[in-house]
Amino acid sequence: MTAPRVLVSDKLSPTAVQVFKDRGIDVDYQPDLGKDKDALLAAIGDYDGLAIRSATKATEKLLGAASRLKVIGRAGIGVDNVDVPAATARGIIVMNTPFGNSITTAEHAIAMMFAVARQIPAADASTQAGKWEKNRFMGVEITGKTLGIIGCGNIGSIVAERAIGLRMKVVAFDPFLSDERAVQLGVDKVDLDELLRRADFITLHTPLTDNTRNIIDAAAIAKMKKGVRVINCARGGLVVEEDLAAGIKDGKVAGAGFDVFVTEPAESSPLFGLPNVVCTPHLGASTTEAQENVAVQVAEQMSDYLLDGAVTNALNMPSISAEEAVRLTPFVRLAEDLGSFAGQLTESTLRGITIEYAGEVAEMNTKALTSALLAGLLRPILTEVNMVNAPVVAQGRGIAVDEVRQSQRGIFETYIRLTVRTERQERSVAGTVFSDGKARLIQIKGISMEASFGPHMLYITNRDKPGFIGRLGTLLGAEEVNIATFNLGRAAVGEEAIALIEVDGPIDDAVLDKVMALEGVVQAKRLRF
Ligand SMILES: NC(=O)c1ccc[n+]([C@@H]2O[C@H](COP(=O)([O-])OP(=O)(O)OC[C@H]3O[C@@H](n4cnc5c(N)ncnc54)[C@H](O)[C@@H]3O)[C@@H](O)[C@H]2O)c1
Ligand SMILES: O=C(O)CC[C@@H](O)C(=O)O
Repeated sequence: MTAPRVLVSDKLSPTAVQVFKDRGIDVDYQPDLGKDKDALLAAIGDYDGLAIRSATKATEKLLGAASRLKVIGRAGIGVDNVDVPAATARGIIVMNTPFGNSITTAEHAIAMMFAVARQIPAADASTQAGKWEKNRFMGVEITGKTLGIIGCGNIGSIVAERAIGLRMKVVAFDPFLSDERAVQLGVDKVDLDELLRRADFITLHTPLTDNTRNIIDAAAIAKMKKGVRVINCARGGLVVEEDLAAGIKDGKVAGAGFDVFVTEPAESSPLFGLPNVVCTPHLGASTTEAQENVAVQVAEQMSDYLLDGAVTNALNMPSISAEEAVRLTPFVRLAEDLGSFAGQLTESTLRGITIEYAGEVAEMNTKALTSALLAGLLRPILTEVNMVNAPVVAQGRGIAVDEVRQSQRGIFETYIRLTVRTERQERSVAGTVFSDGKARLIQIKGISMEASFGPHMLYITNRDKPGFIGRLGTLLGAEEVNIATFNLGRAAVGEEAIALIEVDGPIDDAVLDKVMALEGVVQAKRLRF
């Protein structure tokens, strides 16, 4: 067998290249190729593996030319530079290294906090310019101050531990932080408004999702303490840069430390040039140690896959043997969609879930199905959770997972039912795979219906009253929202009813607000599959 060929097209630690060589992989280290789109496009067809950081853009066009590519390995967390659906469509596994740079990034956030508290960069520039402006640079102590952490996952938790070591009080807002984990970390679990009200320093550590985009905007800033300092070492887009700049100009916000920007590379930003704003060019993960960790890890994972078929930290693939794949694949898709359905509707801390496998599906590889379901459930709230790490992530967050297998009951020969228990409620959703191989939802909260999963959906619960469907249809029509399918179900006459509507494009905030305002609507939510 000829050795698999791997191209390293970004700057990666030399140890990674050595790992590939030691494992018998034919490795080609071209650290600048990722920046030269045309040369990369011309070369990519010769490789089985592509190891990257963030400079290489694995676009649909590039993947289209990658005729023998089997795996892309991202030395780091974010895969914003990889078109994962396009890779999935071509059967290319995309792997990342979710933990290798967490400590380093947490340390950067802490460094930013100190830099902003004591205005170190400006004081440095002034001193080296020969000025001796002792009175200009009055700082604040961080001891005894309150740090508000938005997003208390891998990195946020490390920041919390470090901040507590620095004698700060820590309050955290994270819908997926369990009470037990909060106690273990020694943080006070609060809602966002309380965090904004109490914090002297605020640091963000969430992924960029529909729920976190612009989480710090003018309205959030208005709720903060005067003199607050804001740190973002997570993702550009979590903070509305214009609104924060306005807060700094009007004296409400005393400083900001930013490593990430809405547009990167950031050649300009409303924050640039403002007093006590400290910026770095996405350096969060840039330490020798972190780069060594992620590079070695990605080289080992890619070698394992190319040589032995073992899958670790894949974003788009459960660990399934080749023989099982044909029968299992439609049920993997169903499990992931059911999980995603529940995850997108979950707004409070998840306590536990029960998955019932009934009929034929109970005889399949339910481990892979449960992993797929958990990945779907957690993906709307966590960074880059995948089918391989989802069970570990769920366990780490204290989410109890019960599996029940049973012989077929009811009218469907086989089905999966997911019941999710949160702090506030219990919700169930069930689905099956029809003989056409396509997944269908068959029950939501005990209410029967039959609906496919579509890319853009609207989920509405309402009180069952005459005229509601007409008003909803008229509203969507007037807003030029084209309905593809319209599915209805209700518990009993006059009780709770559910509408699940597939539409032809994204639904914007204004339309959603109008749906919410319709008489009888209890909940309206956009869903993506
Ligand atoms: N600056 C850098 O170089 C750098 C390096 C590594 C990671 N990152 C970024 O840091 C961020 C955190 O990474 P991580 O590894 O800790 O991820 P993680 O998945 O371990 O943690 C993210 C946390 O955010 C929480 N969360 C999700 N939605 C939320 C919401 N609406 N409100 C509050 N909390 C919410 C989740 O429950 C989770 O605990 C990511 O955006 C990642 O891309 C940046
Ligand atoms: O490789 C980098 O420098 C980016 C690191 C970080 O944003 C990540 O997502 O891991």
